[in-house]
Amino acid sequence: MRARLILEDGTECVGTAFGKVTESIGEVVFNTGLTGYQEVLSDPSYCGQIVTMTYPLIGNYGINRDDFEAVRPYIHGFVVREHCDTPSNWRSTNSLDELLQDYGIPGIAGVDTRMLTRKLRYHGTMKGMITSSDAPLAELVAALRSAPMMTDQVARVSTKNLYNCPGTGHRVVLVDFGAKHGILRELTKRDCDVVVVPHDVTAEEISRLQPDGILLSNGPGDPKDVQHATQMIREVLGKYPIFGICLGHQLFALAGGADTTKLKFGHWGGNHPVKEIATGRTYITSQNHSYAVTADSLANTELIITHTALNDGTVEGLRHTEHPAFSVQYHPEAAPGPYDSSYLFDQFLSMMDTAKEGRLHAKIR
Ligand SMILES: NC(=O)CC[C@H](N)C(=O)O
Repeated sequence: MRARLILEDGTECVGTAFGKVTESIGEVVFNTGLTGYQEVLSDPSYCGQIVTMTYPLIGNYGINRDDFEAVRPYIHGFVVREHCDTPSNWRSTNSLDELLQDYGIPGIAGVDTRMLTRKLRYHGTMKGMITSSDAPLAELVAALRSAPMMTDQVARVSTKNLYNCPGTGHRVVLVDFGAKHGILRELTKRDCDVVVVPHDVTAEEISRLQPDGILLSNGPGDPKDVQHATQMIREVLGKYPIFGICLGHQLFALAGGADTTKLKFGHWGGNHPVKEIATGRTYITSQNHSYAVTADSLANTELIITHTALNDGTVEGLRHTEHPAFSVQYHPEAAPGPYDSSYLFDQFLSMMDTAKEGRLHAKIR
């Protein structure tokens, strides 16, 4: 069946429908990963977005039980050059087409994804629509232009209730703004006792859980749509070690008095080089974000830049000068992507060790 991808600038790509045949609107973003389509489409950070993969063959190793980054995908559409519907991999349990059908997500294949990505890089991120309608292009573009964009993605993807992934080590409160399973895997691998809490948790509710540290997760949308979280972060800062990842990093920055801005076309892929200022070392990182912390806004704050992007110089990591708290714009849990930065979870654990020792000494004295 024929499907159309329409962009708000009037661009039209005609292709073949796969997944659920339905109409859907979202912000169109690209991902340059050569593999990892299952992790990308199940990462809640993409809620409300239509994702196009730049790698030309997608679906060839199927979908498996273990590589999900959330219990369900929240993307609004999937755009590929060539869709492979005969997956071949011993781990595969179903096909990409079946997954998208199960969750009501439209896919379109046969699109010149290289042209599409160049357009998005040149003009900036745009709204888009996947449809099988035969309506005139001008009509669809007008409908697309006037369609409102989502602002409540975090509330949609965050857990509604608190839950525990028990461990015998440090108790970490993971604030779920759309947390990837990769973060849980990294914490539980280090034996943490993880309590996952909803995005609108208060500082008082967190204190009742007696955490050793707080992890602010990744998540979808504009960090400025999550105002309640910045208030909570201000109240817990200095009381517990804090580690922020991606949206969590942006919220940590906003709470510290800095500002965020939307990038022209964002960072989307598994090979973004990031420089750690203290050591001069370069790490290859997994990234998917539209927004970034503005460097100038850090001037009168207690936050300093620890990492920068080598491609465009944007802020990639922050540290608080007074309190044990730090954050990164990229994904140290990878999934998909390189594991170069998993040491940051070890740093978070050391921070919790030090804070715990301090509390013990204070008690003894
Ligand atoms: N992966 C993320 O957490 C993304 C953060 C935020 N939604 C952005 O696009 O910048």
